Amino acid sequence: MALVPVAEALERLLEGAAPLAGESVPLLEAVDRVLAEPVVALRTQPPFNASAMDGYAAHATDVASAPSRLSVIGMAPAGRGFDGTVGKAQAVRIFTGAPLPDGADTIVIQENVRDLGGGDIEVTEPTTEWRNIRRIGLDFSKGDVLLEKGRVLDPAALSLAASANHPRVNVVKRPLVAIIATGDELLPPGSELGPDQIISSNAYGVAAAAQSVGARALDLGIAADRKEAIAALVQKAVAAGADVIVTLGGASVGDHDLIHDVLIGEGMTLGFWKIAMRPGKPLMFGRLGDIRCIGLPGNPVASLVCSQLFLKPLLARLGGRNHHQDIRPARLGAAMPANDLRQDYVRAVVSEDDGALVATPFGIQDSSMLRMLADANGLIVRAPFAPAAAAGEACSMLMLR
Ligand SMILES: Nc1nc2c(c(=O)[nH]1)N[C@H]1C(S)=C(S)[C@@H](COP(=O)(O)OP(=O)(O)OC[C@H]3O[C@@H](n4cnc5c(N)ncnc54)[C@H](O)[C@@H]3O)O[C@H]1N2
Ligand code: MOO
Repeated sequence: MALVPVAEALERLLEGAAPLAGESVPLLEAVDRVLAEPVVALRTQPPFNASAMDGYAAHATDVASAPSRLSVIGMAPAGRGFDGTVGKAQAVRIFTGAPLPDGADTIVIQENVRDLGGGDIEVTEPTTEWRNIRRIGLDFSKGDVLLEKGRVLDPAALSLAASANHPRVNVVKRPLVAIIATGDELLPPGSELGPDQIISSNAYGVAAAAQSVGARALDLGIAADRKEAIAALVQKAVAAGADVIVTLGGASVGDHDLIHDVLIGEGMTLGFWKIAMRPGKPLMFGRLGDIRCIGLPGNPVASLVCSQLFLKPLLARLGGRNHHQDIRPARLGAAMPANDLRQDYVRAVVSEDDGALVATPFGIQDSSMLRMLADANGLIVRAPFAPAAAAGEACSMLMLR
């Protein structure tokens, strides 16, 4: 079977993927969630002309010049307006946030007032009409669309939704990705290892990649290299309501690479299997009903590079989020050989030199070497059949951090 080009694989994997249904959540649980519908103002803010300062509500004509003398006829703290009317040469003591009393059309700040005793004040600075007043609806009016569908709820958005009188918001469900590791040689971190065993590491990075785009990760543990053991965990993933099932390992062509047969046995329709990419050639994709299945290669670096390129965009799409890879132009810090038919993602260290990015690839690129992936801050993307390139030539970087 011909290897599927990377761009085509991504396109096929994203085909028909749309944001999941909405769910209502309380505001305190909504941070970083994605709105499934617009937030419309249920009220007008401020709902009245409000004082923006502590001072005195008065007639602008009385305080157009200074000094001027006013008699204080009442008080208006926030939450309790003055229910009379301010007449000529009168004022009402007012505090920030209180409704402007009838008759008044300006606020003199208290710093510009002298207490004359006996309920009278002297205004020491002229104050113009509508000074220090927040007009009704200054922030928003009932019925305004305040936040668009698809908006990620950050602190300002959440306070705005609250101010608009929404105790809850309707947000896109977070996609659930179930992760199944496979392999007789694997034990979880913290285990006493036998002579032929290694630690199962991939699930942790894959879960982190999923969570970084707002998805929930369910680690179903490690299945032995037996069809029934893998099938049991696939069934568990289905029962848990997974939107995406990710299997780790067992995707290649060896006698113990059982993922394809098990998933087909469970009813998966194969989308594609094996792509023109290094690392990540054995990547598999299919649909099990509404569930998308991604068979990630077992080699740790292949698992994580494929998570970056395929799993994250899929989960972002299902979660209603925008996602784009951070690809930047750079110059090679070392020569690179000609490439073969697989698009290559080469671990590299990118540094800045005189305002330009310089990407220096690591010498060994074995896809089992996690330490080098953690040390790399980007991947040099080499197109299929790219000719040999000398140090200093232009290249394309996929930034990882
Ligand atoms: N004859 C061929 N052999 C291989 C091919 C090929 O085309 N022809 N492809 C190679 C490529 S490329 C890759 S990548 C690997 C991946 O194959 P699998 O997906 O079947 O992975 P496994 O064989 O199960 O494991 C590979 C390697 O990774 C380790 N592993 C697996 N799972 C985990 C995990 N959860 N955490 C840490 N390490 C894991 C496993 O122990 C193996 O060392 O196949 C090549 N072979
Ligand atoms: O995916 Mo494999 O890592 O290309 O060696």
